Amino acid sequence: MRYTNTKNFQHQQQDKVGVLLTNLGTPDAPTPKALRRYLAEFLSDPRVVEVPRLLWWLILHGVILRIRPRRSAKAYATVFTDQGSPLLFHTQRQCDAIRAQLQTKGHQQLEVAFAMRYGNPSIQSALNELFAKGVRKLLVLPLYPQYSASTTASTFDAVAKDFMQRRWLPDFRFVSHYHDFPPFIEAAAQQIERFWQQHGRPDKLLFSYHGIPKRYLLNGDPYHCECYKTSRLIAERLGLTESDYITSFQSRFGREEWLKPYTDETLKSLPQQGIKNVQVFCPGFSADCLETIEEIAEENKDYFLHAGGEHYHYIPALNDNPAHIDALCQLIENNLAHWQLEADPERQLRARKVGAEQ
Ligand SMILES: C=CC1=C(C)c2cc3[nH]c(cc4nc(cc5[nH]c(cc1n2)c(C)c5CCC(=O)O)C(CCC(=O)O)=C4C)c(C)c3C=C
Ligand SMILES: [Fe+2]
Ligand SMILES: [Fe+2]
Repeated sequence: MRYTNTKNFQHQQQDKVGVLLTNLGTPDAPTPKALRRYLAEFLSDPRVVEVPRLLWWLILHGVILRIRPRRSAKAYATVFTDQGSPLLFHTQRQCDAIRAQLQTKGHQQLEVAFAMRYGNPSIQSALNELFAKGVRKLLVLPLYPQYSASTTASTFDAVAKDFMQRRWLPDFRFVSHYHDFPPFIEAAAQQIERFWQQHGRPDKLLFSYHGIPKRYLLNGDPYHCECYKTSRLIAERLGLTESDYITSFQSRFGREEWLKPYTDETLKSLPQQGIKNVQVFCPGFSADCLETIEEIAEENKDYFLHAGGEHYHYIPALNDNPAHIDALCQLIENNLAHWQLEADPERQLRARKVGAEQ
């Protein structure tokens, strides 16, 4: 059959509103086998690696997937806990906290779920569940504050691919970024201030973002600009001057030039300039993961200390801390706008009554 049919249609059934939170995804286990499966899916995405397909297929299957799974598995083994992958359990907690807060705010009819762009739980499986519960209006919120084609647009592609196979499509909204959303900036600033209360202020605050190839920026990807704006807004909120902070880019992959300055090179060069006390915050990662725990809190700490640095601290990601959950709930409510009223008959009645009284 060409299209997936919707089996639960009933007349007069109330449309439900669904919110799907997504993040990048993570291997099922820190083993070469699981890494091979995960990296094959991730790195086959043309949004992630923009290289002619045939050439890339040969490099990916001939070289990368023979070497990288073993190396990456070792790195993942250092961050997996008995609760599994940090990215997965933080996203699960964010989802639970957002659902609880939205219910407390009276959005009883709302269904909230999460999915991963690569690996599990897949976007398709989460959409199956939401539609089976009667969701007919869908908001997708990728947990990437800054837009990039390699992450945000790739998530859109995965949702669109799923929709192409369905008979009955929902009303649909998609949050493409929230890099300058005031409650998000406030949550980041509060996280940093809380850290300062315990550890004091550094000589330099480094905002480190995941990199992308410079070519993507030159071809029009707004990611670089959005990262700089997030840094500036957090810095302004904290009352910092331009010399108090730096924006840099981490996690290079492959040989071509990526966005600069590179985080590792920046950290290696700071002690020579007399900057011996740094703190690093990663405003592009809504949850701690391999890239923040292993790469920033561990690997880059070693670079800085070996280059003569004295104090290095990683400020944890926003994860499920209350100000972050508040910010995401506000973002969701703004984007649901009148949908929620329509979906909840009691709220709709109350709203009409208030309207009539005015
Ligand atoms: C190959 C190119 C890559 C691009 C472009 C890229 C962009 C990008 N990625 C994130 C967020 C995350 N990436 C993570 C891991 C990761 N990223 C790449 C490659 C690219 N990312 C690889 C190969 C890996 C896997 C780890 C490894 O083998 O080194 C993660 C962590 C996931 C986890 O399980 O913990 C995140 C998060 C962003 C935001 C981004 C562009 C803006
Ligand atoms: Fe990445
Ligand atoms: Fe990395």
